[in-house]
Amino acid sequence: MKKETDGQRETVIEGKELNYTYPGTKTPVWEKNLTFTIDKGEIVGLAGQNGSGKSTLLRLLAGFIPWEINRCSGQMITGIPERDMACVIDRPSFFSDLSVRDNLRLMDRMNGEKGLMDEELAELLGIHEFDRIKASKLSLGNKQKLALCLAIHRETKLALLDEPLNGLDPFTKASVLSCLRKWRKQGMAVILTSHIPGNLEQICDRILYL
Ligand SMILES: Nc1ncnc2c1ncn2[C@@H]1O[C@H](COP(=O)(O)OP(=O)(O)OP(=O)(O)O)[C@@H](O)[C@H]1O
Repeated sequence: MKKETDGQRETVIEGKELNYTYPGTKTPVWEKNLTFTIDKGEIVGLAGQNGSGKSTLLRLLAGFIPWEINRCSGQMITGIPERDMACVIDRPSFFSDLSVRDNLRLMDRMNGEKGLMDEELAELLGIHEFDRIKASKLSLGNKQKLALCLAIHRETKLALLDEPLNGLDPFTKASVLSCLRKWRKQGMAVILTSHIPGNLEQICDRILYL
């Protein structure tokens, strides 16, 4: 793992000739190996048809898929520690039986004594309105909001977000987009997927097609 700086640009994560083959299958997920660089303060969209490998790429970058020599090819380079990477991939993850407030408190404690929760994000998404509700009882969109609040903290350097706008009403979607713009200004790099036409074009600096 190394960090690369190039004048003003600072590479957060890089893939070189990257590919993955799932257990039980013989062919790699992508036709061509992927080479890309994501810099600090960049929002990059992942686009492609169903099954093209968007979630797989996010799982690989997040380390959810173990790096096995016979399944993974190429190189993945990042200079940021795991704790500064936020992932909302596959199902939103939280403690279903705990209230929204207890989930938030627990995560804040797990982030260390400093308490790194982004209160501005929580306010913007209006998550405290549901403080007393069990996470399992939230609607899809509110689960998505809780997952974002739990994953992203004030020191996050790279956010990997699978369909973060999925299930959100237009008002909440606008709030999430405004958070993305705020984070970009603060130097966070974001990689996100979306199936909805126009979503990626609206917010992304670049789109990577799979
Ligand atoms: N656990 C798994 N085992 C074997 N094959 C898998 C597994 N998960 C995904 N795949 C296959 O890998 C390919 C890429 O899947 P992936 O979910 O990454 O695509 P995607 O672009 O995110 O799809 P979608 O747009 O439908 O969410 C598909 O052919 C899928 O069937």
